[in-house]
Amino acid sequence: MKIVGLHCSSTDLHAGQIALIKHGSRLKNCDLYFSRKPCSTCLKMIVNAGVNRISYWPADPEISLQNEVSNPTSTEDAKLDAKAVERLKSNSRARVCVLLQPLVCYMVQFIEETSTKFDFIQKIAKSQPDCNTDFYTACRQERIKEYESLFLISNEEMHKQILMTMGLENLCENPYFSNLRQNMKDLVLVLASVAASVPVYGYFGFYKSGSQQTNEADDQCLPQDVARHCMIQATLLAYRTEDHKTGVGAIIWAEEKSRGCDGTGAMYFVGCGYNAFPVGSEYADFPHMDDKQKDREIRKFRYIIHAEQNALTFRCREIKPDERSMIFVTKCPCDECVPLIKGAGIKQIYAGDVDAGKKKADISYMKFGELEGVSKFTWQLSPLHTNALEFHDPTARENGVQKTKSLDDQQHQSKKLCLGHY
Ligand SMILES: Nc1ccn([C@H]2C[C@H](O)[C@@H](COP(=O)(O)OP(=O)(O)OP(=O)(O)O)O2)c(=O)n1
Repeated sequence: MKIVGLHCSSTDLHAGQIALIKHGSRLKNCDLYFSRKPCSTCLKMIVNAGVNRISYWPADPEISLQNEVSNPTSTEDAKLDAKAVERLKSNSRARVCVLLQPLVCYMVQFIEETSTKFDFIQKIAKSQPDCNTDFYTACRQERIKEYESLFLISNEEMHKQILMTMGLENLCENPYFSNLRQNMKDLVLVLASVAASVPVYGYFGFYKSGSQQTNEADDQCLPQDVARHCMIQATLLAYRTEDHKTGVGAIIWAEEKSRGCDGTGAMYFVGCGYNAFPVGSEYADFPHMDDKQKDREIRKFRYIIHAEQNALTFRCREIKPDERSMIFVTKCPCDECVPLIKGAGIKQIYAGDVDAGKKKADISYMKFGELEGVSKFTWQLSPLHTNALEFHDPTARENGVQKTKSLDDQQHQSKKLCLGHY
């Protein structure tokens, strides 16, 4: 499986339309994942492109349908659209479905336990000797609240009504209804726990590391919320690792010269990966031991493909020399990967640096510090605030500068559904 794009709706277009514009008939046989059931305008084009499966989150109907829920006598158009969606669904070879399999039972606990091991939490904990990782629990609670209000519908009756408008009557009866809600809650919990591992905390963020010279444009750090968002994507990937001990995720994005039609602005997805044994290998094909094992022959290091290596290998777009491309890695790039990242023409690295400068028997992290020609942004306390540990309202700032919302953002925001108040 390979991810070929990540898109979101813009002021003019729905996410499905953007996916079509960006990939055209390359969408053939692809699986598409939507945060809400697509409308007929998107669906007809996607079906026409020959996609394999369309999965959607069962809580967020189209805006027109949502109006219908609160005002059943409303628009004829909404009803027509819902019918058209059903017709397109039944007449196409693509499966249109709610994809929400139950998570394996230890998943939530596993993620909670391992999230604190990522560099981002470790770095904060180390910077404040009296502080334990309890701040992680607080950050996680905050994310849970935020994500619950974004993705869940607290009122069961309202949820049932929404499911009915979406044509999912069969999920309104118990035990299907309560199972569905439980599965949705579990997934939200997992997402919140992962997101909290790159926390909004004080003045911690991604800031330039070292005094290396690169060109001015490449030295510009992304806004902190964007950088954190991309790192959370990388962290999600890290949980897919095949290395029992250390999961690492990497994701590559690039920026076009001008703003595109995508809700991601000029940013576009290039590739992603996590550390794993070569594609196609079976569980016991390769050794899994680490440096502590005396016999070097049975250690994992010569076999495992690093997160960055997989992201580079399975990228779906070229890395263009005249564009600002950036890789987000949950751990410091090692000596094997640093020359690969530079050689591929990537302009910026966002990473943790807890292991930077470490030399182990089979893997070392010595080259990252000396790397020239690629801008490095590592997770640290803002240099502007190193001496002043102020922890009030960090979200209102990016790179220490007060953030203002663009008009476009405000308009787009008002287009988004907010079901949290139900
Ligand atoms: N930027 C990086 C760094 C590492 N890895 C992967 C390769 C190995 O699967 C694992 C190695 O991680 P560690 O250096 O932490 O080694 P250990 O897993 O042995 O842990 P430690 O030595 O910290 O006990 O991470 C990766 O994909 N990308």
